Amino acid sequence: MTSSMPPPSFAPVAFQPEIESVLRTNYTSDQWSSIRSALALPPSTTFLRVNTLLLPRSEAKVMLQTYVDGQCTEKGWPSCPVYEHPVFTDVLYLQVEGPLVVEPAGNEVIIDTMCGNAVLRGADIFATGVLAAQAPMRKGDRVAVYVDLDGACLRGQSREYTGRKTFVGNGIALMGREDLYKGSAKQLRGKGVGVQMTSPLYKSPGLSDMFSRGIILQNLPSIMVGHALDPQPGQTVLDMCAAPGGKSTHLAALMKDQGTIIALDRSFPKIDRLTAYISAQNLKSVKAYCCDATGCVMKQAETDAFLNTESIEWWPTGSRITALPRETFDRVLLDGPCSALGQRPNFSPDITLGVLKHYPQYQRSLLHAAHKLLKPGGILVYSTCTFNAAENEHNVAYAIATFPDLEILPILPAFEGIAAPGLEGVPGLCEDARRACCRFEPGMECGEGLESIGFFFARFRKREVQGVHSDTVAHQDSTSR
Ligand SMILES: C[S@@+](CC[C@H](N)C(=O)[O-])C[C@H]1O[C@@H](n2cnc3c(N)ncnc32)[C@H](O)[C@@H]1O
Repeated sequence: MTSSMPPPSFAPVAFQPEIESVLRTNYTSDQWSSIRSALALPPSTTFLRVNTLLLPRSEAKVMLQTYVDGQCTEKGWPSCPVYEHPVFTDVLYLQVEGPLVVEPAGNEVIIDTMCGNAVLRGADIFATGVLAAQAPMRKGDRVAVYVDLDGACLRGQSREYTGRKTFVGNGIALMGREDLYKGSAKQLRGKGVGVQMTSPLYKSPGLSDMFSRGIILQNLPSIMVGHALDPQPGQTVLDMCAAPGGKSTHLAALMKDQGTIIALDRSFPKIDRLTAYISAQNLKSVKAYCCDATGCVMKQAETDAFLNTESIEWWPTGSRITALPRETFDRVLLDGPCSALGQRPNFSPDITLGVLKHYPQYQRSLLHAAHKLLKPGGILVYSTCTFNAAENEHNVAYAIATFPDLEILPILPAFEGIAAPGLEGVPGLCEDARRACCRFEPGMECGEGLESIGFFFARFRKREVQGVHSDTVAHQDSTSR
């Protein structure tokens, strides 16, 4: 390390022109350039959620501080304090410093952009993430780690990579080249951590080991979604798009593991992993099913037959199901598939215009199912991890216009000053509804001095009878402003 070098800088994220023209519509030039700059960097705060079923936050804080101190000593960093979030009683956080001045040391290791994103947030590199390792790389060597920005580096390449790349820090090889690759086809042989990051560009301790101790890495807006849904012990809750399970397990903790959480995902392998994740946390209330949530609604007669028993018999966890009973869920979470453009850092967004334009329609089909499954009086939270207005404010306006019994609920007082309101100028979104949206622009402060990913959510209630509740904003038709 040398102090004479200037700190490294990351170029603002560049989008294809046709994507940029869609995304920047609602922003001034300054806002758009600050979003692009923020997307190139990791958030400056790392948030962790405490599994309060397992331990109180005060105990988790002490345990985490001890672990972080150990990591700081190992890496030669000054101590990094762990803080309790002032509003959310299950949240701890630490501030991340960077980019630090680190000089590349040793032969190079090339990783892909996804792995690079994780390294900047404190991760080590699994063998599967090592795209190429300059020869000769032996176990114990110091290596300089670079991200292949164009996805053009050949797996297993042994010479220096001359394509576009960016340095993300130094590490120690825990495997040599011969442990990583085998044969002329350079098939991957190694398993487990391939490179341990010893001098990453960001002072961000690796915290994935804390999971087994009930301290879970989760971005603040994702944690706020659980609090926005406000599930109560004993309720019946639906998480329509649940894998990998960060929010389902949070809902279980908020419900003290009492009640039923039906967690769906369309992907069978993801349901397998989710089932393992739930049992690793010893949760009894979460039942995971493989199901396409777009059409998962029983007809009324089927619903009546299903519910007309003394106690509802859900299916064995892990099974494949096709439909759920109508108007049965006290709470519905729709944290569906989205363009994920709020994730940070994001070295090179590779989304196509076709895919970007497909999402809002797909999310609307999920909204239709959510509305049918929600009990009158029940609460729905709709969320995405993107800043794309078409998937956010436009879908909120769509929901308000399409479902006359669905009313958007105002922002919870505790969220004021943490979330920003929705974007202006969206047709069909009146001022009250815009203010009820919770938007997290990439790079914006979410509380004093805190920062997270780009995110969006809104809360709705299904009216029991037509009329306006005291704590809601007025329902509006699609022509109102
Ligand atoms: C943003 S992720 C959900 C993250 C999750 N809520 C959490 O907090 O861990 C979206 C998920 O939706 C799933 N998905 C996509 N289409 C779906 C559908 N039609 N029905 C159910 N799940 C779907 C994807 O497989 C993916 O796992």
